[in-house]
Amino acid sequence: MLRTKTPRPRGGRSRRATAAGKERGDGRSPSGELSRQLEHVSLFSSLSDRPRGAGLTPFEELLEGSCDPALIPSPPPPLPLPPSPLPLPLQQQATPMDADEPAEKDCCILSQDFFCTPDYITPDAPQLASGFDANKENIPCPNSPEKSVCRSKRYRKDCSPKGLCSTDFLGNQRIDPVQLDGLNEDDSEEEQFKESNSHKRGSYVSQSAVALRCRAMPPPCIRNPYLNTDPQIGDDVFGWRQCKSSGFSLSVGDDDLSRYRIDFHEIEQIGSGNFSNVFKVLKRIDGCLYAVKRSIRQLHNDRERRQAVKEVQALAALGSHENIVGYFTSWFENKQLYIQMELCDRCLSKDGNQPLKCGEALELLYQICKGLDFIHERGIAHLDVKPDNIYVRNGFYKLGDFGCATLINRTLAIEDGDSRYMPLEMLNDKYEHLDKFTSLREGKFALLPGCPMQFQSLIKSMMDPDPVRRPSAKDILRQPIFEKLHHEAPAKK
Ligand SMILES: Nc1ncnc2c1ncn2[C@@H]1O[C@H](COP(=O)(O)OP(=O)(O)OP(=O)(O)O)[C@@H](O)[C@H]1O
Ligand SMILES: [Mg+2]
Repeated sequence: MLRTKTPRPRGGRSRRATAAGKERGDGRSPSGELSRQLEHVSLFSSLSDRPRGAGLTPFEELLEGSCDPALIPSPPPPLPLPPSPLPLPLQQQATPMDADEPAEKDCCILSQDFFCTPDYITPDAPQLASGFDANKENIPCPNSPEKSVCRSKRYRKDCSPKGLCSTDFLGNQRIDPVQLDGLNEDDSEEEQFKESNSHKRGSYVSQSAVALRCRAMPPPCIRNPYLNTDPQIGDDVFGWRQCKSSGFSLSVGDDDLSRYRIDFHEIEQIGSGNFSNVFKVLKRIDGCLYAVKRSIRQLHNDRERRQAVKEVQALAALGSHENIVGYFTSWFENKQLYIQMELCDRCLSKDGNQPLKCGEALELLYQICKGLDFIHERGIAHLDVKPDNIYVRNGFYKLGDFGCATLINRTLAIEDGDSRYMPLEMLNDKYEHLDKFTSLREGKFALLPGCPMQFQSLIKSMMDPDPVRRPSAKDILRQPIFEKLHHEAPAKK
């Protein structure tokens, strides 16, 4: 998800300003100043392309030493160059900006990006060209971005055709290979954009061109199926009609544009599931620890992305509850979904081999039922309750992993959760009781030593093969056994 920023109109150093620079400036207005600067810059390449003496302008003649300098308005001061952290070879590429240096044809083509203001081109990635090392917290302040003076979009000969400089941490923009095959109806807008560009520019298109285009055309909003959308918000806002792509494609995609790397310092991997790896991270801007969950597989088409994003839509629609893992934000990057969440201490399945004591088990059941009741009240069913998906933090048990969440009214597709914990009727595709606790389906379990019979029978009833008799989370919360837990009141209706 890109934070879009509307490009400034004329006068700002945006792409439009670059285009304006192609017009002849008179040197009196700011745009005239810029135009002259641009002419000054681009002259070298045009000079080197043209036969000598063929219709030179006075300015060109001045450079050639054959024109009266008095006829030429004094050149504007050179553009201030930011100090560049780039290693020598890249700085050398920047020398065409210096009129004292001989201009080499191959070094003269400056990317238009050079003329864009940093805040236009890199609001998400201020370190784009700063020689950024992902593993060190050496990122400059977002307000003081540094830009490379030369970012060629040309194919780099020193890259192997396959590698294509997958990530160039030296400051050059990445040049992405365009997938020419494998595009289909579902393929994203970004992929289609790349494809259309490939016809114009050979087989490669700059990532920043995609990013800029995406910023110029904000993505459509995505309707959250778990929420009742305000009827005042028209269908057109959600882009279903005019745009077959959902907008999920508008994502940063490379390490040099990595929101994950820029915003977070990864500390360690703390978990993994069938679909995701989870990392403990430090958020650079606020210094707090979070969990970031990243899908293992790349999600190549819109259908896969829509499916994956349902997890965050459910979390976002639910809002905050002490027994549900906190959700902060999410985005797509490199075709993977990232979810920033509250960091928990551990999950229940990693609680060591010590069986829970009876009081702890009661507390766990009570808290998870509170979380479940909260989500059921909002019309959502979790469908994957199991020890792996119950986390512990500061004495609170929290339900996480909403990857299988669906709507109780069955208007959304149902993805079965872990079959070890699914009730029999769901394995038989019967989904009438989605708000019932799904658990071990045999209904047989060993007695819990030291636990009151009341508790044992409650657990047994939760595993009743008949979903009608099986209690819901709300039913469980009403059980008198929980009154002994010193909770002020059972969960509110
Ligand atoms: N917020 C969190 N805080 C701490 N650990 C977490 C957090 N979220 C996930 N984990 C750890 O990462 C593991 C995998 O996370 P999660 O279950 O969300 O991934 P998944 O691929 O969707 O799993 P599944 O195979 O159950 O579908 C969890 O079992 C847990 O150990
Ligand atoms: Mg899980």
